[in-house]
Amino acid sequence: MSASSSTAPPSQTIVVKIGTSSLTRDGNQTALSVLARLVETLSSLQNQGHQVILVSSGAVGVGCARLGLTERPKAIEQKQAVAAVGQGRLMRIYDDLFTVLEQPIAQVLLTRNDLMQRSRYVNSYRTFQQLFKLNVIPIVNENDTVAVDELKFGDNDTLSALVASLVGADWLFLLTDVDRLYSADPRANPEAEPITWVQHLGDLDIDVGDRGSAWGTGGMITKLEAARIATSSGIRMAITNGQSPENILKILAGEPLGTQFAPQPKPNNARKRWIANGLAPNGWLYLDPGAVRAISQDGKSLLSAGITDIKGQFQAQDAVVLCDRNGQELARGLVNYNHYELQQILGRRSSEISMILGYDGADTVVHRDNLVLNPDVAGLAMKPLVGEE
Ligand SMILES: Nc1ncnc2c1ncn2[C@@H]1O[C@H](COP(=O)(O)OP(=O)(O)O)[C@@H](O)[C@H]1O
Ligand SMILES: N[C@@H](CCC(=O)OP(=O)(O)O)C(=O)O
Repeated sequence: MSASSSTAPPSQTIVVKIGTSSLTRDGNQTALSVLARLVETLSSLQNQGHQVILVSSGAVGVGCARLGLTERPKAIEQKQAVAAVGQGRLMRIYDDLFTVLEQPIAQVLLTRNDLMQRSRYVNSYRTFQQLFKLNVIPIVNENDTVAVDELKFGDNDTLSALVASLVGADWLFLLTDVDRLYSADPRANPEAEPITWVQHLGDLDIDVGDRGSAWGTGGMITKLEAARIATSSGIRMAITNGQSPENILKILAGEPLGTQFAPQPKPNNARKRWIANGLAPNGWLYLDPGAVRAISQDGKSLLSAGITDIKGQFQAQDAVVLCDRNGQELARGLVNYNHYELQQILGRRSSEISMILGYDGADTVVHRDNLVLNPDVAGLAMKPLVGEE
């Protein structure tokens, strides 16, 4: 090979999320050596020319340590107050460690609303791009202190996948307190089988229990939801042990460590990724087989004639989920009618709409430009659809 044909890997965008269970020991002592190795790993990725984002939990855990609380608070206002104590201390630890390596960092605190509103979403995207240009590593957390229940990500696994989708990342790494995904919770079931590669989320048949460790939020359920968001945005994902952050470098070099998830074909533009993942759906539209075929095979828009039922309360331009008759999720999109209007025109031809409503409306209920097909229909079905019997 000639000297000019470089074998250096091209610059990639890499999002790394670390959970409370890896950042703290017994929930309240900061795991300094883990943090130091994480900081070294991320700085070395940055020095190799990659664009790096860290999504770090730990505000509540570090806040508890500072206040001498031995249990994670349950009441929302207590959690918000404790997070306000912990977030500053967490950033101080990161800044001290990154400063040793002369790596500048930034704090980015987000709420769900920031990614739901298109203008804020685009602004967040621009801020990340500027930070990359300045060679800064952004450190992201949920803005716990202000997030109200209905506008919470709730867990940083989902947040990290949405951030990865926002910036069009190549990789999402979830660092946690187990070395990989198993067929069942390895703490409860020592016979659980390790899983190293997931080609299609829908093929997974595993037991994830209903919670994580005492200090974590969401356990494996939210990590699989993150995998759904990330892989459907064309991002490759890995779950690996937070005790060995340097495994990130080995995985990037091709070692089969942790559990790795294959990326699916990604929506071809950022706006479609926003429709698929940034928005929280307010409605569910149930389609007849003809409409299912039209949107999933023929690339057509959704017309009122193909809708058999609707659920939820939504306004025009809200995000809705398109399902088949069994509630299987097929696509997400922006709807052109509110739920009251749609209730009157469902099952009817487009040419009848103006007569029924008394005014001219759009010919389509969801235009194909505002519709994103689910690349792994079976995978999405893991998440129960709100509003379904
Ligand atoms: N099938 C499974 N495979 C691996 N871990 C599982 C599984 N089901 C549940 N878990 C639990 O998920 C926990 C990790 O989730 P969590 O505590 O929320 O971590 P983090 O703080 O890193 O987000 C593990 O400690 C493990 O007990
Ligand atoms: N925003 C919260 C983290 C919530 C969360 O998802 O925690 P974890 O399951 O430990 O990643 C905090 O900083 O404590």
